[in-house]
Amino acid sequence: MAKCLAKSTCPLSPANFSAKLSSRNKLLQKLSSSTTLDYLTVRKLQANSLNGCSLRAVPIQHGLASTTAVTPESTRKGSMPITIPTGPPLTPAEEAGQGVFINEGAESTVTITVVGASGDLAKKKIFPALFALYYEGCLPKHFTIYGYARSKMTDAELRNIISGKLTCRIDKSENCGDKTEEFLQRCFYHSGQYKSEDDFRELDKKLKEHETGRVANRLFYLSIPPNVFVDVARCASCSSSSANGWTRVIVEKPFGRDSESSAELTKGLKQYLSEEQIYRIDHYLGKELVENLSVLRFSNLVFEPLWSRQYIRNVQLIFSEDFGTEGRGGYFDNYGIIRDIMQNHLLQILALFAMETPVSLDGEDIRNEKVKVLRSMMPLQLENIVIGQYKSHVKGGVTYPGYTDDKTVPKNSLTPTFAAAALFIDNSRWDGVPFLMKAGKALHNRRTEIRVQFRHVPGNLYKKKFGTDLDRATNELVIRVQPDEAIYLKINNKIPGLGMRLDRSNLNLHYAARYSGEIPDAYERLLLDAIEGERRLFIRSDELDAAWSLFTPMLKELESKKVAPELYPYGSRGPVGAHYLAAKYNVRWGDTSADPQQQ
Ligand SMILES: NC(=O)C1=CN([C@@H]2O[C@H](COP(=O)(O)OP(=O)(O)OC[C@H]3O[C@@H](n4cnc5c(N)ncnc54)[C@H](OP(=O)(O)O)[C@@H]3O)[C@@H](O)[C@H]2O)C=CC1
Ligand SMILES: O=C1O[C@H](COP(=O)(O)O)[C@@H](O)[C@H](O)[C@H]1O
Repeated sequence: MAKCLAKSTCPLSPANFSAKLSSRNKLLQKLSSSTTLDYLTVRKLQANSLNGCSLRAVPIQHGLASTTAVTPESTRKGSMPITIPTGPPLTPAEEAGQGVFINEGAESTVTITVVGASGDLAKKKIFPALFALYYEGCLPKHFTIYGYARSKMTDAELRNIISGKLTCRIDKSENCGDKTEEFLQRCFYHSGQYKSEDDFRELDKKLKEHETGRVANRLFYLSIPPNVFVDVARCASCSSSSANGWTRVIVEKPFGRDSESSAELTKGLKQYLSEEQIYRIDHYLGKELVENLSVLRFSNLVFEPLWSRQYIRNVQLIFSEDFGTEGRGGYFDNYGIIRDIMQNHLLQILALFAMETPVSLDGEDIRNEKVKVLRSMMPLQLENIVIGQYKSHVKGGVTYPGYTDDKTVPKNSLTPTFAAAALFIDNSRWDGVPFLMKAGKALHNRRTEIRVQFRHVPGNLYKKKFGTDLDRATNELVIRVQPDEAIYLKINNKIPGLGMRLDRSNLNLHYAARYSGEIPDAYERLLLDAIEGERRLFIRSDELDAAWSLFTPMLKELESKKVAPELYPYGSRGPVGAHYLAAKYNVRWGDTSADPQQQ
């Protein structure tokens, strides 16, 4: 929030400034290791203006603000800012010594403001996820939810809109009506413009009424189109950030449409928010089986040693939807499937899959490894990409519209609704292993899965039993992210009986059979993490840069050369070009067998 809290001049020399910071840091470190903090001492330390040197703020954890201080010197030299605690100036009451004690057990309140509350995502995902968290008892005791958007609405109207989308867990459904009503009573609405600091100041007043003097933590969820992300970050930061608690902002995708626009967005957001305050959401990271990927790999001896070019022949990341872009054509045509799904959701899965073992489960350690593997990837070549676009198709007397039949899509649009790509990681673990991605809309099914095809067994004693197709006999690990979550391993076994006939079977962890509870929606996990300050499943800015660096040159080439997508019928398996691409690397897509048993 540099712009909002910045002080004007810094009369200290860099050396004096560092010395002053360092002594404050030591004192604060000492203080922060005790569970009971003297409020006034901490606040004095936080508020100390450091002789006017500028301070960048401020997530406050347990009453202690940790943040970054930037001197004009350090900024100019591009050196790392020094981390110190800071906070707003002392209030007159605090000056007069009327402090209170803050400790780990101090009561605080969380307000979640859903900006863009009138929109599709808010209704469909965010409010239901917040309700599910409430229903499960995961929200803090004191919480308030605010909807914010330009549309005029009363609290009652907002409650009415969202109530239609709230559902209780089927497996628990006790007190459903009461819980719903309690939750709705804690939801409010404030109408305002996205660019108006005054409107956010009005919101701030309303939030304070609910916070009633407690340590106030505030989470803003930007569920709005990207053209207003920075305006809202500015208004939220300058006019309605918390004075004594943390302020965090969840930002929805798209984070730009190429390296340049993404960097511009990051720069815009960082004018008002520190990186620690920004939670870039990729909801695929909140999906149960994506979370389980690391557990599967790092806590099973049967997998981790196999996780390299030595044993893995190829990895496939497959996303398909059985519906088109109807209703979202305006947004989609500016992005296309590569930006909508591959550059974020599938690439994030790839990074988690392929990263080296992180030092710990700490968010920064994991994200460091993800960045490393992303930066080791080879530039994507145009010849390693196939694109497609769905066309109208009539089936069973029903006409399914083509992509360009949507009124919000230009008739001559070349935007891909399908893409397949072959990617490679240039490091010792993955040298030469094709990572194949495939993503498409309006295909024959809805499914997201990770397929790991293992190498052939050397000198296999049974190879004569497999006929000519030895690839069919290799092991394959399938992680079905959705729907009907499952992890299964295809193995070869003997069919019982006196002869020696071989079969392929699945060792199957089928979630619905193994676990009775409902699997939480990805947004629930991610919202809870943001409230708890857990950043592991959010995208750091250097991860984002690495992801865009990989895709931007290829996207620009596709667009400048006006590469025409291969047309495929709505409801089909997509363009045949995807098979040629895979065949170029001796790969067969694992999801193509007509026999569901063999998939
Ligand atoms: N919908 C989805 O499934 C997904 C959406 N997202 C992302 O989440 C964000 C929100 O998505 P979604 O809810 O679908 O978006 P909407 O188009 O529904 O927009 C949300 C709200 O923003 C306001 N708004 C719409 N257009 C504009 C505009 N041009 N300028 C200013 N305000 C505008 C409207 O509120 P009002 O007019 O009342 O102010 C609208 O209700 C987007 O960034 C989207 O890319 C990400 C993943 C999936
Ligand atoms: O981010 C997006 O994701 C959805 C698919 O999400 P899922 O959780 O339903 O699999 C996709 O439809 C949309 O185009 C994209 O923007």
